[in-house]
Amino acid sequence: MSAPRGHVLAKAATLIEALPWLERFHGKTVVIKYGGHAMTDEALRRSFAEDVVFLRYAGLRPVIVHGGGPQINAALEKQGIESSFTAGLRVTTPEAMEVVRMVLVGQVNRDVVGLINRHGAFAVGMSGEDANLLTAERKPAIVDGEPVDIGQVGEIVEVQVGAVRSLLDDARIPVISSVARGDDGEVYNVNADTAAAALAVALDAVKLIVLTDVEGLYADWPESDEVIDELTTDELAKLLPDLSAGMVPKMGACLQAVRGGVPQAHVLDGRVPHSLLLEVFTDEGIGTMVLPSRGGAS
Ligand SMILES: Nc1ncnc2c1ncn2[C@@H]1O[C@H](COP(=O)(O)OP(=O)(O)O)[C@@H](O)[C@H]1O
Ligand SMILES: CC(=O)N[C@@H](CCC(=O)OP(=O)(O)O)C(=O)O
Repeated sequence: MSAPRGHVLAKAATLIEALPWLERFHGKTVVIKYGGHAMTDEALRRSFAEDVVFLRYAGLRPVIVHGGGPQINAALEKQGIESSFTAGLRVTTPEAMEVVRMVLVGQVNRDVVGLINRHGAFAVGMSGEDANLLTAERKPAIVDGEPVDIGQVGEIVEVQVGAVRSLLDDARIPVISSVARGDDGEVYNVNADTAAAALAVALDAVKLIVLTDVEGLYADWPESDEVIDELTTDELAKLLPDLSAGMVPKMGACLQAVRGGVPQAHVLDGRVPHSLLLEVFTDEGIGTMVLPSRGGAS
């Protein structure tokens, strides 16, 4: 018998590299935030779905929380509704809220469910309103230390994960829109990064993974594209006030998740095919990883 060729051995090496990670993450819940900017290219959308289904077959319990900022912008523009952001959050009038809900729950959620279910009957879509999954209260934005009213934007005050756990126990992949109910009868627009963090904490996830359209957190954006590989929650808390708008909810979510007990949070480049698999199953350090500061989960 001839010796196996180099490329065959390299394939075996790649597969076996995944073993420690398979052992570590088997049966564990991973919350993946799929950002609106990461879902624009069809080939990347397909590779995202493949990765999620791969995770599921590998024995993890993936939960998807999707965004849809660019898709909401397009729908608002089409309807001639003006839209602006304050501190990274959409100023949400009642008129805009109707569009946000329609786009997130009726359009983007359906698209992500359909994408995953090309591989089998896995994905089940939910709005945060379903089974009282997410309850929110009206939240002002903080600008220069002062609260500013930004309409129907919610801060999550309660998470009831029963329905999500049932789906996971049934081997499904929950796909969740970041729209929340309020005890006051209102519907709230919640930033999807924030919703993902709250769910990761409530589900005792081993990881929060945020897929976006940059390589990670840039140290000195927009001056340089040097990515911060790793930082602690204390370091992140110091950086947070100086970050520019788009990154504020994202890094705030990573901080909230890790301070809430999630062992690690990652910001990954959704434009890199299979970045999810690379992050979970290989030794490659990609994107930015947030870890607890020494001396406890904070
Ligand atoms: N320090 C930073 N590091 C990386 N990206 C940054 C930074 N500050 C601002 N950004 C911007 O934030 C954007 C990502 O946020 P956002 O547009 O909300 O993405 P998503 O739709 O994935 O949630 C990046 O495309 C980049 O333009
Ligand atoms: C309050 C708030 O800003 N909500 C977001 C919800 C969608 C979202 O977060 O989408 P991305 O992750 O693609 O940015 C919005 O209206 O755009």
